[in-house]
Amino acid sequence: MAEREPAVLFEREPLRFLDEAFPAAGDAIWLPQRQLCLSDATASKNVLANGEGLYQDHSDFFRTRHGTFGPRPVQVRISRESRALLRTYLDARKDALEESVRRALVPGSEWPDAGNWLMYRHLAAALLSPDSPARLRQTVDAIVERAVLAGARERHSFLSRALFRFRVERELVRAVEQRRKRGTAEPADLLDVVVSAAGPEVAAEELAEVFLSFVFAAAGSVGFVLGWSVYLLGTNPPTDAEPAWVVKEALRLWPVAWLLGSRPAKRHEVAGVSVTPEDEVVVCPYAVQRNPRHWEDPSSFRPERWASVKNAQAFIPFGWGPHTCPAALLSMELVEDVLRLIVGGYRLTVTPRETRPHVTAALAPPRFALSLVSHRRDIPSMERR
Ligand code: HEM
Repeated sequence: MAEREPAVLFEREPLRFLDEAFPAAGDAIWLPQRQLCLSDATASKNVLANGEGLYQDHSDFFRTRHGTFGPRPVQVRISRESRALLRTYLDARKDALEESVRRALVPGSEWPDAGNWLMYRHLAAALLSPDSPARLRQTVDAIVERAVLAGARERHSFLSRALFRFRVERELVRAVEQRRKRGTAEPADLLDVVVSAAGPEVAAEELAEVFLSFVFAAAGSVGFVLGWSVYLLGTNPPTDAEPAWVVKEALRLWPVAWLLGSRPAKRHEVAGVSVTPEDEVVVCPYAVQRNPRHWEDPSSFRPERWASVKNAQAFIPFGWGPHTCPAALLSMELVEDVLRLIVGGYRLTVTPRETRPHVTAALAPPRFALSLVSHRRDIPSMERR
């Protein structure tokens, strides 16, 4: 058999490439385009913590087409205020979650899209308060449909995507300008959080992109974690594991944010390899969380392992250090609450439609259909008839 070209294999099947390359290579492997990819937990956390200032400050969340949105105190303010707003919002809507779940679980629902829509619809009024213009809310619905759902981008031509991007930017910039004019005492939604944190010198285009990061996080990241949790429950032997363990095990095996890149500020060594400012050092939560030096039986779905793991040292699905996701805890709790409602009420059957995950900037589960047989007489089953 001809030898495979690593660059080609990584681009075609990145996860398979990592699964095959790491056992032979140790803690670090070079990817195409001068990216050094890490699977060691300590080295990875050192990079993300950046305690010695060996890397340029980075944040995937605040990266926009215009560069990194900043300065850092504004990022920090947005992170804190967004977490506080979401916490208050979710607490106030705790009782509405059951209805959101029931609405999403139509018979034979198609996933992971159903999980994205469930999370998006439950969080939509935190992204944009209900008194926002209908047209703006429809634009954000269209963003989820055309840019967040797994495989969404491939369903549209290059030209159609470019036109859509143009329309979205125009609509969001107009919304930012309107909010600026109106002014906000207390943020009513995440758009207010973004607009009120930055001064008038910051371009509306940049604020629009930061707001988009919230749409991707709420509908995409949270929805995919739910999708993975349901998929893993439905494709493994039945388990009595706590929903919290299932969510953590899903995040361990399939971290939605699977590559976190940092640019070295100067030449130094990481995991025994010399890197320069021309390289990129990429922390790979997927590889760290499947590293057999850190985890027993790392590729198996074993949610019960979390009964005894108290402070996992090699668990970084929300990053590490100063840029750790501010919504980590509340996102996990939200997915747990949804799972509890699904598993508590129904026996679930997953019918896979595909065998491979969707690997882009986010890691999404393969498509599957979900059938639910009710445990209770008063709740109808959700099977396709
Ligand atoms: C399960 C869902 C989520 C996952 C897996 C996730 C993952 C991450 C990761 C890995 C980072 C660090 C990125 C880096 O180091 O460059 C991050 C940062 C961030 N996330 Fe999340 N996230 C999720 C949900 C959310 C939600 C719902 C929000 C909305 C409040 C949010 C807001 C942020 C913000 C503001 C940052 C930037 C923090 C900073 O740079 O200081 N995330 N997220």
